[in-house]
Amino acid sequence: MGVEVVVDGLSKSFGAQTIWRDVTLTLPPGEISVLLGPSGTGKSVFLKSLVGLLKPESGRVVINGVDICTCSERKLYEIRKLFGVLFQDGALFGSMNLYDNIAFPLREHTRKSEAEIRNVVLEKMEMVGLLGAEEKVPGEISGGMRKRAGLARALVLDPEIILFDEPDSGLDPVRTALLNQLIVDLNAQIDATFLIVTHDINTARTVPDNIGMLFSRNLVMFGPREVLLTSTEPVVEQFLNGRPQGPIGMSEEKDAAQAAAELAQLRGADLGVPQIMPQLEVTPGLPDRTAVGRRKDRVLRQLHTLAPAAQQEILKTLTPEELARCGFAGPATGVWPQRTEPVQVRGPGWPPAADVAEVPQRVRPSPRPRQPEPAPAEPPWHAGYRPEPAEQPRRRWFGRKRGEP
Ligand SMILES: Nc1ncnc2c1ncn2[C@@H]1O[C@H](COP(=O)(O)OP(=O)(O)OP(=O)(O)O)[C@@H](O)[C@H]1O
Repeated sequence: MGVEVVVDGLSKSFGAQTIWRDVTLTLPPGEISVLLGPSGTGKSVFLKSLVGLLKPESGRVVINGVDICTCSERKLYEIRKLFGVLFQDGALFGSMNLYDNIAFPLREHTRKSEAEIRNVVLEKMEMVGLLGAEEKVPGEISGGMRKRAGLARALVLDPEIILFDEPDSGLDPVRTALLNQLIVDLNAQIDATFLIVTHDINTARTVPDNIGMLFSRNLVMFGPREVLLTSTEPVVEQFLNGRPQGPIGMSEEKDAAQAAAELAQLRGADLGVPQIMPQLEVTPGLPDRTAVGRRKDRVLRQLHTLAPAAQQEILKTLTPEELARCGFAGPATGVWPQRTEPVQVRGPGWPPAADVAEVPQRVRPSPRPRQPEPAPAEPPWHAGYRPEPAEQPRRRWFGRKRGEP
């Protein structure tokens, strides 16, 4: 299984330019997470900080109990071996054929014989669908093939964490969809922790288990996909819908008054109900993603801390048996799902105890909050949400309390 990556209070500047500050999130082991953000918000800087190529001024990145921001060079070298990185252009050596490109890390970092290297290289080339292209050089293959070759090279040292820097850049929509399927299939096969930086909304909507977003030098949100895909946080909503209206402008932030006027206008328009697209499933014949089960347990433990819309979407992914174990009935009389008894997400028996750490829900107020808006009956979760203790009465998002008329 992949390893957990804990990022705690991380801040990075270049001289007087703050890139981001106080970024806190946990990449759960074996899960796929996506990091979004407008251009220049420091996504690549974040990836480089995770592998120790850049040194943040403050905060920690803890992997296998080692804080890579403060550890020795020797420890850092060891931790780096856990990583595979797919760079934007594949970062292949133009003068080498694909076989030698993919064999390169094995020849550099291991003492394997050429026969062993051949087995590994061909295995990884098969995983990414490149068998037969060993003799080709990067200049004579398509961008999609170059990405897959870069991915095969990232896999040869059996990484436990894989970072993808805009894997879809420069690819057409079909090749992007094929690469996305490959990423999900790979995750099922190797169960490593994946972090993907992308601008592609379709990728963000269909591939990850978790989504984070950087904007205005802050991590705006990080959490389960259902949370961000149903979020009404203006920055997140604007980005995930690819709308010009909202706080994100051409050179990062818009004038506050302009953003507020645009959002007010939008509220009057009929935009329809945003639908959550189903997450990509593994290609039939391959093993299931074991991260899916772990994630379900983890997210159910957090369920009561999430926004109502996100809760609804998560409950829709449960089987009738899982719903019943959580105290919900399946589709019945129009309102779905219906609570039959108080949710026991932290109660005995369900979800089963797991050794998976919770993903902290660090949520910041928007730099350009939507305003003015009538006070909702329930405060929106993103505006200062604090998890309530499990024993307190729960909010009633799913209908009446048992016994009530
Ligand atoms: N080594 C460096 N020295 C100084 N400034 C840097 C360095 N690396 C990155 N930056 C600056 O950090 C900021 C964020 O860059 P970064 O490439 O991480 O953004 P990004 O979100 O990945 O952008 P894009 O989506 O366009 O790839 C930019 O202003 C960039 O100029």
